[in-house]
Amino acid sequence: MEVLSVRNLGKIYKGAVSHEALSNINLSIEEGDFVGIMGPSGSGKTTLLNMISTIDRPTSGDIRIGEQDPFRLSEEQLAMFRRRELGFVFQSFNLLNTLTVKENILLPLALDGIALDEMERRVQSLAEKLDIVSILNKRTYEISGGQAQRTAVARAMIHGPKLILADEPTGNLDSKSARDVMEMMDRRNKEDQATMLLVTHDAVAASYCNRVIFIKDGQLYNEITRGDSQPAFYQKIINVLSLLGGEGHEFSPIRR
Ligand SMILES: Nc1ncnc2c1ncn2[C@@H]1O[C@H](COP(=O)(O)OP(=O)(O)OP(=O)(O)O)[C@@H](O)[C@H]1O
Repeated sequence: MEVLSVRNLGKIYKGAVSHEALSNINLSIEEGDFVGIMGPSGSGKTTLLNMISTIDRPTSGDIRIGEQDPFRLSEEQLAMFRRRELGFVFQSFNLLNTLTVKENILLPLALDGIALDEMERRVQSLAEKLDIVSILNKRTYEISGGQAQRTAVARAMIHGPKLILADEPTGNLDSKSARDVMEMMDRRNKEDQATMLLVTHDAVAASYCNRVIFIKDGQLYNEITRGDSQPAFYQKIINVLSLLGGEGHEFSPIRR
């Protein structure tokens, strides 16, 4: 089943000098897909993610998430759509530091009047899968970056969204924590069929995806799919990045 369809998408930022950030982007994501988006700085990745997240509107073309064209919804319906159908993971975790880990994870359910025992069941199950059971009652300033991002992944998944969107999920993590987070996202994708789209500069993180789509100057440049071997896929990603150009430091084949 198709979860995301992007057709002939274009974005022009209007200003003193207008700028065409994206043109003619076509993209389809099926249920259970795990897709990475890579490209040099300024190529349009954030612009694309903002439109798929329904935070910004396209200038031309269509986006469908499930059966829905989110841009036909009223502001109120759109806010509800975003809360129920999408899950977000950010580079800077975006956890509320006045709440415990458990309370952060439960946030997306709290507004939906879900029974307490059902919330408890879901949080325990996800916490086990993401190896954060022992920190559920801690505050967010008492946990490590890797634990914070695994908490954010749990929060992004707890309501069973159609699509999980991640913006540089490993950008603030050391290499070991980054691998842990990506391994757990990979497992949630494989075992729970969670559909995920992530934007990353990190070739190691991208090598956990099933497909990586590259954009350059606002247009699709290339797409590669992972076979059985993650190391071989990583090497393929590095090869495309070297053809793609951009500054070497923008990508991180070797992480801290
Ligand atoms: N609000 C805006 N108004 C005008 N131009 C913008 C705006 N946002 C982004 N741009 C321009 O659109 C282009 C694409 O930007 P975008 O942020 O999507 O790139 P990116 O690939 O995410 O870059 P990075 O990897 O550095 O985050 C850039 O040339 C940028 O300067």
